[in-house]
Parts: sequence; C-alpha cells; structure tokens
Amino acid sequence: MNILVVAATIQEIEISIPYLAHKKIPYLITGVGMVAATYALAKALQTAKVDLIIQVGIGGILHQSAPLGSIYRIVEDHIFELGAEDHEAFIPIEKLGFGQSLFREQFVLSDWPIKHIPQAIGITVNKVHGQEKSISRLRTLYSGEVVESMEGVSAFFVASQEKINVLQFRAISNYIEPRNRAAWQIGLAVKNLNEFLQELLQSLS
Ligand SMILES: O=C(O)c1cccc(C(=O)CC[C@H]2O[C@@H](n3cnc4c(=O)[nH]cnc43)[C@H](O)[C@@H]2O)c1
Repeated sequence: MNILVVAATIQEIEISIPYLAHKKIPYLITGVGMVAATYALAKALQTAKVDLIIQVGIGGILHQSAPLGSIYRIVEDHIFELGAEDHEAFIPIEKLGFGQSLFREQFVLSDWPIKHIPQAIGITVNKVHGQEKSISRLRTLYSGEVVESMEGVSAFFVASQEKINVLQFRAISNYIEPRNRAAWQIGLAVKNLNEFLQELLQSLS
C-alpha cells in the first residue's frame, strides 16, 4: 500500500522524518490553510501513486474534557461557514445548491490502532476561533467533540475527488477559548502525534 503522510508544517512531523525515510514512506508539507493544503495535495497526486493519505497535525478542541496532547481521529470534517449570511441566520452551501461543505474519512481498518482512538468531528477554519462570542456560537452548532484545524477538510476533499483512502489524526495543542496562546502545548501535542504516527505506520506495514 502506497501511503502519503501529509502535514501543514515541517515542525509537526519533523521527529518522524528519520522513521519515514527508513520505511521509505513519502511525506508532504502543504503549508498552513485550506487553500495551500488543497493545492499542494492535488499537485502531489498528479505524479505520485497513493493508496492512502494520512493527514496529521495539531488542532484545537472545543470541549475541555480532553487533556491537551490527546489524539483524535477525525471522521468527518466541515469547511466551516461555507455559505451565505441571511441577516442573523446562516445558509449552508448545500442549501444554496452550490456544493458540499462536509467530507469524510475514507478507510476500512478492522484492527488496532485506530479503533481505540477517540473520534471527533473536524471543522476547518480560515480564522482560528479566539473570542467568546464566536466560540459560544460554535457550542450551539456542535454538541459532540469538535476539533478545529486550518487544513483538515482539504485532505478529505482531495481524497474524495481522487477516490483515494484518507485518514486524519489531530493531537490537541490547545482548547478553543478566548485567545490564550501561552496555554498552548504544541511541544506535547507534536510529541504525542509523532509517537502515534509511527505506531500507526508500524501497524500498517
Ligand atoms: O498563534 C496563533 O494564534 C496561531 C493560530 C493558528 C495556528 C497557529 C500555529 O502555530 C499552528 C499552525 C497549525 O496548527 C493548527 N491548529 C492548532 N490549533 C488550532 C486551532 O485552535 N484552530 C485552528 N487550527 C489550529 C492549524 O491546522 C495550523 O496548521 C498559531
């Protein structure tokens, strides 16, 4: 199986590069944001034969029940706020009749390791939530575990277009809360993400 590991920044998977090189598993650094990620991934797939995209990265979580550093498997991801404002209301792109904002994981794995990983819904944003008003609104929109990133949906979208398997995992670096950058634990999240990634790749090879 040809696997492509995808991350937004080199810092997120740097620890695993010797492992990836040893296993001859290619990786792609897309840049931050859904536009950059979509372009980079679509371009890479023009020349590489890929059976499974594994997108990994850090992210923020809405509910503070999970400890920072936890790993989540993102089973569906939404292009957040793709649609139109209608005064106080919001009309999603689906209702406007112009497309789709929700894309899903694509892969069947019967065994460990992903069975034991908690699942979450992903939202992909252009603007990281950081003020109480918009976060309160987010809470009214989603009741379950929600993990926010700036690229997640790109891998699901490109994979759906190309009919390729895709998985996404996020290590929680921060809570979605009024901006509190000092509380982010990027180092812990990156460490846990890479341990998990290597374990996952080990189990797939
Ligand atoms: O300092 C900031 O305000 C800031 C805002 C967004 C991202 C960063 C980064 O340093 C990391 C870039 C990377 O991290 C993902 N990420 C991490 N936490 C979140 C979040 O709460 N909401 C959205 N994205 C997040 C993101 O996918 C970026 O690729 C710093």
